[in-house]
Amino acid sequence: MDSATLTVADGLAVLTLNRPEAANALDLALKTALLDGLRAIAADDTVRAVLIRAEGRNFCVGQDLGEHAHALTRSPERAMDTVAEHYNPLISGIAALEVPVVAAVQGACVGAGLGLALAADVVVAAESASFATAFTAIGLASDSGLTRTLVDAIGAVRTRAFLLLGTKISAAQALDWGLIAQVAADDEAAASAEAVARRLAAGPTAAFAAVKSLVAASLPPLDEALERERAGAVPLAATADHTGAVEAFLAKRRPAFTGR
Ligand SMILES: CCCCCCCCCCCCC/C=C/C(=O)SCCNC(=O)CCNC(=O)[C@H](O)C(C)(C)COP(=O)(O)OP(=O)(O)OC[C@H]1O[C@@H](n2cnc3c(N)ncnc32)[C@H](O)[C@@H]1OP(=O)(O)O
Repeated sequence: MDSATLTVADGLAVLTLNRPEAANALDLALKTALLDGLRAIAADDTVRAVLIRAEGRNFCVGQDLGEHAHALTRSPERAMDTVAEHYNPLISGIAALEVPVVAAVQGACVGAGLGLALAADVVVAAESASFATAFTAIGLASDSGLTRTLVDAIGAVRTRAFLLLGTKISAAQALDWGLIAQVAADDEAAASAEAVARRLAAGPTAAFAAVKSLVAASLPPLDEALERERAGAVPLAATADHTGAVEAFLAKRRPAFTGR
């Protein structure tokens, strides 16, 4: 079964995370399939809008921690190569699309899954969806531009608390914070998101491209290398707090942080 699927029809590209049995946790196969799908979208000039959606109860629970634990045992430094190899290219690739991108979110939208959803221009969430950063709970900081995305959307005060406290917020809270654009009843959300995407696919594509360019130009440029340096993603991956928290999660017990 493909970890992600892509369909293109009537100007709408639908990129689907298809690993519902693992809550769409991002393993190498899913990250690679998402990147392949994004490259196909970017190369298809018939695409006038994109819908990113997910099969199953949960949109995406972030990096697959089972795979990550295995990578950590080999090399903590190399374990975070996935940020440069997958996360950054996917986020910057989505941001570089000139056509509008809609994300349909249900269930848990966590960690890199939150980054993926917020890379879209319009997020439509089911009312029972929840949003969390999760990074500090496993001894990491956010990366791949997500810190900047959060500060731009909800401000530095809320971003700091959202990241430090690892708060899980509801779709209604996310809407109230200005993190997402729409909330729909659980049984209507998927159709609502698709309707928004289809409306955009039938709209003034050149005007939409100009809007996206103007909004992007209104934000200070993001230096991903600087973010990784500041966030210390690679040194964080080598801390006992990080490796211990990942082991604790997989063993379904609470982590004990020592600050090292
Ligand atoms: C290509 C990506 C593009 C976007 C990139 C954007 C950039 C973002 C920044 C990048 C930063 C650097 C890289 C790091 C990325 C990360 O994502 S780090 C964070 C990783 N995720 C987590 O830590 C979340 C862990 N999971 C949870 O906190 C909870 O499971 C939940 C999501 C809040 C749901 O809780 P609940 O509803 O109680 O369900 P659970 O029982 O906890 O889980 C159900 C089953 O799913 C399994 N599972 C959940 N999350 C993961 C996971 N991340 N990896 C592997 N498996 C997971 C969980 O173990 C349960 O399994 P079973 O026991 O078998 O049912």
